[in-house]
Amino acid sequence: MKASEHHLHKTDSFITDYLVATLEKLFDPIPVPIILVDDQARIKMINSVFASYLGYEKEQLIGKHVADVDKNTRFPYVLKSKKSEIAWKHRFENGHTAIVHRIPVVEDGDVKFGFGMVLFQDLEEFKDIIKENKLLETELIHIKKQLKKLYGATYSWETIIGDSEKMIQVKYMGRKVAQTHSNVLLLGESGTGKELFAHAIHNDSRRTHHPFVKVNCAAIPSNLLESELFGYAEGAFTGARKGGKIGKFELANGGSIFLDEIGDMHMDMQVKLLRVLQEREFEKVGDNKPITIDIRVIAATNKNLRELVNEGTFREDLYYRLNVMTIELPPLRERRGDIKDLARLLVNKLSNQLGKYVTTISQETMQYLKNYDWPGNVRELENILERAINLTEGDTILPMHLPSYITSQKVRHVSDGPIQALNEIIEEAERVAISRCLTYTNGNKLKTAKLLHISRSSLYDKIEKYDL
Ligand SMILES: Nc1ncnc2c1ncn2[C@@H]1O[C@H](COP(=O)(O)OP(=O)(O)OP(=O)(O)O)[C@@H](O)[C@H]1O
Repeated sequence: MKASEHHLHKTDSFITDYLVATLEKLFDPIPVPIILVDDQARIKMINSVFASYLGYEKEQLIGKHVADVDKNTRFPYVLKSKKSEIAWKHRFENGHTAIVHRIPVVEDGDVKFGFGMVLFQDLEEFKDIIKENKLLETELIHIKKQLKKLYGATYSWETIIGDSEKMIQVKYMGRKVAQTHSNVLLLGESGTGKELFAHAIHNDSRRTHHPFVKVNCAAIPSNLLESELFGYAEGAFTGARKGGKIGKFELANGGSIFLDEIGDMHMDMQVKLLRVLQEREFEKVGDNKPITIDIRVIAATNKNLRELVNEGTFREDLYYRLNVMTIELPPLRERRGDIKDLARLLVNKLSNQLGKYVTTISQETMQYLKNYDWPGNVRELENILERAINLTEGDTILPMHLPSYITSQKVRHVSDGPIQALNEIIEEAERVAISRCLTYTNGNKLKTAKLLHISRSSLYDKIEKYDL
């Protein structure tokens, strides 16, 4: 047995006079109300702030039972239950309402003493703090969202919809590429999700906590693109901002820069971009101090860069610099299996945004959507659905809510397109024929099978095969 324990047992009291004197010295100057009671809930120590809060001199309180000072006290109960009460609201007998802690100190199963403190002496003070905290929290969330919008990547692999084989393959490539340090080139028709991929690659890379900055090379006039990308020094040209301007490359330092529509970049700028890619440094317009950056370039275009190189409008050296890790996003008509999920999720998202309660796409409507060729890809699908949601009166999108060029589609003449393998032509014709018939019979499979002169089981196989 240690000497101190021996001393405690000998005096038969855990809170010795010596301890009380020491604690009093310690707690009295602290401007937070603190109290110590013995195992019988008699006050052993109370600091001056607490005593005056209760309306007494502290000498008047020592030795008194807590219930004689404040009849609302829960200390006797806490000592009995041996359970702490943390941040409880308490109304003192004198009318003060506060937030308090009541803590029984237990050793070897026995309560030795009770410790109490008043956290907020008046509830309004507590409410104000909570309110302020809540406000700060909301403000923080808002600012974080704005920041993410400005310099962040908002999409990840999970938000990119598509389970078709083609999408699984490109997402797999995207994940792999994200882990490397290389620049990335995203190819694909307009609206296939190149920007989404750029976001997801950045988010999934080690640069995720650094900025993601987007530049649309086609939207900025070529004479302004240089200062947009590299920034300019003070006095670089007439009308230049005081203090100069920071460029997108510098803003994205440590992170990724997404150069959209790279195929539209002017030849002069292509040379400058090539230098940044090779040397990782550049100068601001009107300044000759080199700025070194650590950045990953994710470039995208819906143009055929190889063709542009052949035509002489895109530099071959830049093309090879960019074309290291290339991902080609498939058009929607080559992954019709994704249309159903995409349409459903987009309707969900859009009806929330538009404040409309549209939840369903009728089977017939879905057939039309699956049958259409979508030259504008997912962006076109999104626009068509937004239009349909606005036109819908009830909760279901019907064929009448689609533009007529979608509902009046004719079977495409395969001879119109490029030469294809015969089995592909036959499959396409079969898919379109079944889809049209399902639309005609309003999804009735028995009728469809009869009209097409095939067995029901064969129809089911083909519906599954073509994901109709
Ligand atoms: N797989 C997908 N899942 C969910 N939404 C998608 C998907 N692909 C595209 N979208 C949506 O379609 C729209 C167009 O996508 P995005 O801007 O990424 O296409 P893009 O290929 O960059 O087009 P552009 O070449 O015209 O710039 C966006 O609103 C995007 O949210």
